[in-house]
Amino acid sequence: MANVKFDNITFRYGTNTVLENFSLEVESGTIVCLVGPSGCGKTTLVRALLGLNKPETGSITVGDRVLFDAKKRVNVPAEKRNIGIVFQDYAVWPHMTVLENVSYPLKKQRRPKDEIRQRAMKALEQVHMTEYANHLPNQLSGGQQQRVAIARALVIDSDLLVMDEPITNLDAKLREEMLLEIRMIQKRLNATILYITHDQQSALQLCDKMAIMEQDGTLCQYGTDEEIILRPANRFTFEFIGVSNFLPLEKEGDSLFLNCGEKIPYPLEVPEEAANGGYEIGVRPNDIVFDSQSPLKAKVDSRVFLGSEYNYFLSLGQKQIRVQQSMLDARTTGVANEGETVGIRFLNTRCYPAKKGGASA
Ligand SMILES: Nc1ncnc2c1ncn2[C@@H]1O[C@H](COP(=O)(O)OP(=O)(O)OP(=O)(O)O)[C@@H](O)[C@H]1O
Repeated sequence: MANVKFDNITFRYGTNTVLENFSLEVESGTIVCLVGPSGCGKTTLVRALLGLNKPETGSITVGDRVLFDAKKRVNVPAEKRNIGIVFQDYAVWPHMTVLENVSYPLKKQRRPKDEIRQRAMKALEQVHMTEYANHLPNQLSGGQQQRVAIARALVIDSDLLVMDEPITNLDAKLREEMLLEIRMIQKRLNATILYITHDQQSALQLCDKMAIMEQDGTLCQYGTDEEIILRPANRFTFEFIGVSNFLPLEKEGDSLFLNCGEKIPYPLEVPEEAANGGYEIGVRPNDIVFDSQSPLKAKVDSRVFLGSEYNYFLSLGQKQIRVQQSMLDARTTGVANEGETVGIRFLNTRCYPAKKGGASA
């Protein structure tokens, strides 16, 4: 399959600028999740890729095919773009057999009967579903239905698969199953998949890389999930991906303190720019560890066992913070009990200028 390149795309609905000089390249044979809050412009970008809307500026190429180029006045019609789509509201049709479902796009193209059957069977083979060719969708598991939807997207020999929130309406177990299915098919076919979601958890499970869009339609970070979690480009990424605690950092005299309803001396070094306060300390729940030697003390409000970790709410002064403790840590340092006062230590802290209106936990 092919790589995808968006170059300097600008798109407006009337006076509402949704995308401005947006650029992104998806490497061939990878799954890239485009993640961002509702309304940031994900669907608008995908519609431009599919040829369903026309940007004002920029170009879109898939492999060596230019699908759109504003300057050169290239705009390949949607039906000729050769992009397979799996949408949330584009599920398999219940009244058609698996083979009929997969054959449908070719029937619409009025291909000869023999060719349709042969290509549909090949697409079913690619997703390991040939033996179900004559089944109806309600005789299949959710994961198998998803494979049929993917086969239907593959049957047109697509250069690229676009999946727009394909699993949003499903229950948690089925979602997990489908993400595995998608990953396995992608690996087997070395497919290029652009996967659109506002669910950062599925993005983390699925992708090779994530493209994080901010509310205003800008691309704020593009990288592997590890890069994004461990080295977030800015506060937006830090806050949007994963769970975070924020604590206001202020200065009085020569000392820095956390303003948590009461002034709690801050024991760690801070970057130079934060040395005068007016910042917030960001720390992930799994980067807070129990340490009886630490001068930072908090009270345990609640503890919940989640199967593979403990989840705590602690009061640090008047502020509630969240802490996650792995089973390994629980075995080595022991669990903390409700009502107990514990020492806590922050690892991997970040400092961001305080938001107007104060910090959030
Ligand atoms: N047909 C339209 N006419 C006018 N404005 C629109 C239209 N479609 C979307 N918008 C606006 O464009 C912006 C981007 O919308 P878009 O659907 O691309 O966001 P999204 O990131 O896909 O959101 P979601 O995750 O909720 O699907 C929003 O402000 C939206 O209100």
